[in-house]
Amino acid sequence: MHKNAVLAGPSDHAIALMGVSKTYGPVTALRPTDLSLVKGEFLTLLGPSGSGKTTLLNMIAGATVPTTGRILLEGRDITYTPPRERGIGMVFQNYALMPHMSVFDNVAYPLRVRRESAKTIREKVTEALERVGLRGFENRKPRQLSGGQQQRVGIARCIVYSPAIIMMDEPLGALDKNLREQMQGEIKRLHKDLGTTVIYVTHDQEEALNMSDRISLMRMGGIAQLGTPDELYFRPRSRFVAEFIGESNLISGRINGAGRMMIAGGQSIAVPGDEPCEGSELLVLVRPEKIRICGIDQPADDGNNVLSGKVASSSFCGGMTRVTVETENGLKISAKMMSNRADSRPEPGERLRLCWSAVDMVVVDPER
Ligand SMILES: Nc1ncnc2c1ncn2[C@@H]1O[C@H](COP(=O)(O)OP(=O)(O)OP(=O)(O)O)[C@@H](O)[C@H]1O
Repeated sequence: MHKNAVLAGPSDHAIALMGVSKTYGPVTALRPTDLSLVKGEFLTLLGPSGSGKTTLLNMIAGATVPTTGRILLEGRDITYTPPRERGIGMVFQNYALMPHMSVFDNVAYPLRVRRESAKTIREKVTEALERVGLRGFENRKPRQLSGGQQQRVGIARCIVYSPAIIMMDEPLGALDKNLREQMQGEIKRLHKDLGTTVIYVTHDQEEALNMSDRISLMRMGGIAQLGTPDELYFRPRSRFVAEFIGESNLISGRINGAGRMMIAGGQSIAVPGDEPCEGSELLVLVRPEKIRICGIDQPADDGNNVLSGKVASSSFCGGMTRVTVETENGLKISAKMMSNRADSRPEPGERLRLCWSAVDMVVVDPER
């Protein structure tokens, strides 16, 4: 949790949604949802297209009226409060800057709407531009700025009036990878300095893992799992979460009398947890980086699960190489290893053994 986050009673939540839902005729955009953020928290809404992220964001912003439920902002019911009176700042993917206005006037706009004095406007705009590293750009027009600079103006225009909550809807979606990563760092630093509560929407799981205190992973109009990046990555509850976040090997099987899981081709592996019930069907996850690759003649290391097979593919990804091994029974399992030079990387067709420990596996729900 971010150091600025304050854990307190329900009325001290920055925002609390209670049973909030949205339907459009027969379409359910969001099922009844409870969600609360503590002050200073950075929460990311992550999920595939159509999972309900924008609907949720728009209801908090006031652009969409919920079908059921209540929304509290610092304990105050804002379910039907007009957007302007909510004190929530928005940053959009397309920047939404006014093209004919200078950088200064774009950033000053929310203060002018609030009828602040000329002196206050000058001071606050200067401070906001300073925070986003754009002092000296006051007189430029948006078209004279790069994409990253335009988004900094969008952020400055949002932070200039110190909103209680900042919502960012795919703010880095239009930027290339390097700039995206740089801006992620800048937004994180800004969040740390300002201590404002942030709700961030992205499709990008790496961005969500890197930036968030907690992630709400959305699926089909509901929350599939809400937790810290570590919880979602290392303890996914379901097949959907395991597959959406990171790379995964999912292995299914049935528990035998010795408490081991029988998998394809009559082989058995040790599973996590205490004495799973004989006969129960399980789906387990093991992340590729938890699997070690050993030569076929090498003694197995400390892993208590060992499967052998042939290399089906080997992809060099720079620092890491992904090796997919197919066992005799057609099970495909990927391992990630630190890269070696080309002449000592595993080659397709080579026989290898994969070893991993039962404690690195997680039982997941196959249905959700
Ligand atoms: N005005 C509307 N009328 C009917 N259905 C809608 C309306 N707005 C959204 N929906 C439906 O609600 C569901 C959730 O949409 P939403 O825009 O919240 O998804 P999203 O997760 O933000 O998707 P994306 O990542 O593509 O923006 C979708 O099935 C969508 O088609």
